[in-house]
Amino acid sequence: MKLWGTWRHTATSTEPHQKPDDEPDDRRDTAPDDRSGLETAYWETHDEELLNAGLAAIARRLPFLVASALRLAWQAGRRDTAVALAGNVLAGAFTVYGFVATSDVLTSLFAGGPTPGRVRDALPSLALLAAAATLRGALLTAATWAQARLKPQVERLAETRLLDLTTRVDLAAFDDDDFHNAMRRARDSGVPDTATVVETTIAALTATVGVASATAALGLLHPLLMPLLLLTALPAGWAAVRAGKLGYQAFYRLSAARRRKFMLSDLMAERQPAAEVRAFDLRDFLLAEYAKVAALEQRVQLDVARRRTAVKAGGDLLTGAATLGVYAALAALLAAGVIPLAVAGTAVLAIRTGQTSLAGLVQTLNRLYEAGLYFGDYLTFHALATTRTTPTAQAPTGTGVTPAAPARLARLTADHVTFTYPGADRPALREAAVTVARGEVIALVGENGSGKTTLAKLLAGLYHPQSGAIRWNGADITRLDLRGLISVIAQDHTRWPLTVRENILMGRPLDQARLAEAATAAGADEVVATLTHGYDSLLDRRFRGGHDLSGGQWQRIAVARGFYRDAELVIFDEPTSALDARAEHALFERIRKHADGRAIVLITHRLASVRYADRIYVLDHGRVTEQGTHTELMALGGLYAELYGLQAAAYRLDDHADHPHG
Ligand SMILES: Nc1ncnc2c1ncn2[C@@H]1O[C@H](COP(=O)(O)OP(=O)(O)OP(=O)(O)O)[C@@H](O)[C@H]1O
Repeated sequence: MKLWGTWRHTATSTEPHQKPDDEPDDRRDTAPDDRSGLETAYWETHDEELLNAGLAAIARRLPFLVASALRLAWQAGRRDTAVALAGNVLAGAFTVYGFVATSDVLTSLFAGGPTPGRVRDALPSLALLAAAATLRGALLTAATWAQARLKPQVERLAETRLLDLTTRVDLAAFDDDDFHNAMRRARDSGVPDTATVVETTIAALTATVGVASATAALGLLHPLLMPLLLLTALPAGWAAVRAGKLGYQAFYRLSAARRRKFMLSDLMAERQPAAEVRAFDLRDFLLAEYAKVAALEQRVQLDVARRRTAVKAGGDLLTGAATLGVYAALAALLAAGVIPLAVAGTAVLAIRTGQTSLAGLVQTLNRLYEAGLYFGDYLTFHALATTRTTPTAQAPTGTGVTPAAPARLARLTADHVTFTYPGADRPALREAAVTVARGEVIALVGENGSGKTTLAKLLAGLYHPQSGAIRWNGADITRLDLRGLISVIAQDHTRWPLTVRENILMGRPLDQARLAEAATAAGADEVVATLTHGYDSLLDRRFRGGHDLSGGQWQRIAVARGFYRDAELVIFDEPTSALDARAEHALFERIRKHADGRAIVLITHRLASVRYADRIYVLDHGRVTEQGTHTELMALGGLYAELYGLQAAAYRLDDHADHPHG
């Protein structure tokens, strides 16, 4: 359920104001807030149902979280996990022994007879007490050292697993807001808190052992003292859990706002948008937008701080009262002669130790609970991302699914594919059918937004159709492992902040002859010749000695990247949009030659360049409305003929303007 005006009234409260289902939407336009009537921004909304369900589920999932954390720790470092756990537990055993020995010492000291004799009698117990304390100290040191070693190992494993998933999920996941929020939470807090969960799980076990030792010691002294000690833990425990929950709720509610804040801060601090920020004088606008999100974040955080302080104060007050009760009970037992003075003395020690351990336990449980909420996000993202990986992409990491190795491409077919982007209300492609055979060049043409890039991404297996299929020699590509067999030169190709060579190789092994061939085919060799360090030039101005290229130069590098891969299917999505006329002409020639032994899909608005394609498919509002050779389509007199005529006319007009008498 999306919320309406989530923080509209948050000057005093973070309680969400929910829009009743029957309330007309126009209330949005009349709401009196500091954004003067703007409707609630997307970054202010969140899924309240999910939040509450998540919290309840997480509270129940604490044992599961602990088990997951310990499993992760075990996988990250077996020896360190074992030493940390065993060291803490054994140290606890020595604590109990210490109490028993203390009681013996006190009993000897409080016994009748001359003092030197009493001290002599107490000596063996004192020696044992000292030995127990030394051993306990040694064990704790070993455990602490192991824990410290474990932390970076766990962090590394958690982050590696996260990045393994973010690079493996379906491309469509990146169009999904919920996925982004889940990923942001997992990256921001999930990963760092994974180590905290492991650390606090061990600390909680240690504190539990400490409390159990003190409780056991008290139980040995007198059974009544045991429940009294536990009573003092309740208020602090309640306060800790409540405070943790408040903090997490705020974090959850702010996850979309934080993403917007990071995005705005990048726009103001990164190099790429810096020119437009200045050219369009965007400074005030961006700062104002940033201020809105930052104000919301601050408001929510201050509110949480206030509520957490109140909860903690209440918890402290109740703990004080409970402690008073415990000492009163102890005094009553002593006065009634139920317990002797020596036992009462040890009991005071055990109560104090028990309380310290209890306070530690409550504190660690609180941290565990709180970190567990964020770690829960990490696990949730893990589960979510795993469901969003394609069968092909999942295969390498032990899912048991082994995709078939495909035969050499004879024919690639889009078999009546329909595709709707996540969250979109209408399909970007409807029943689209195209075919490209080895040795052929096909062209996809059509107006802006007609679905050409979407179809290309489906052909490359980057998106999967909701109906229909992409077939490689007749087999559905979702069952094939096509890695390395398809090359895509994307319209919005990435300007990788790497060297020229790395930009072209893209992780492939170096083959000098092929590199030179690919660079020449794309015209990138001319770009390299202008750079001082040639192929070793770093294409990132943010680092010393880094270069930047012009749009057309970048495009040549991107095209060379496509040529370098020995792919069977090559998709060029507007490869010449930034090229000058000479480079464009040369590139189309090379693309035609490159089709030898390969299948080529070419998307372009330069219709003069697709005249020689083996087949041209015309897309219109997601449908393939025309197909055929240039001559056939011109004869058809449809959309293609119209668009071609318009472009040709534009050139003729220019011709006339330039040469009125020519
Ligand atoms: N990631 C996305 N999420 C939602 N809708 C999208 C996404 N990408 C594209 N669209 C929509 O899908 C439709 C087809 O877009 P597509 O990029 O395939 O068009 P195109 O023919 O390549 O256009 P152009 O000639 O401008 O490059 C458009 O309506 C576009 O707005």
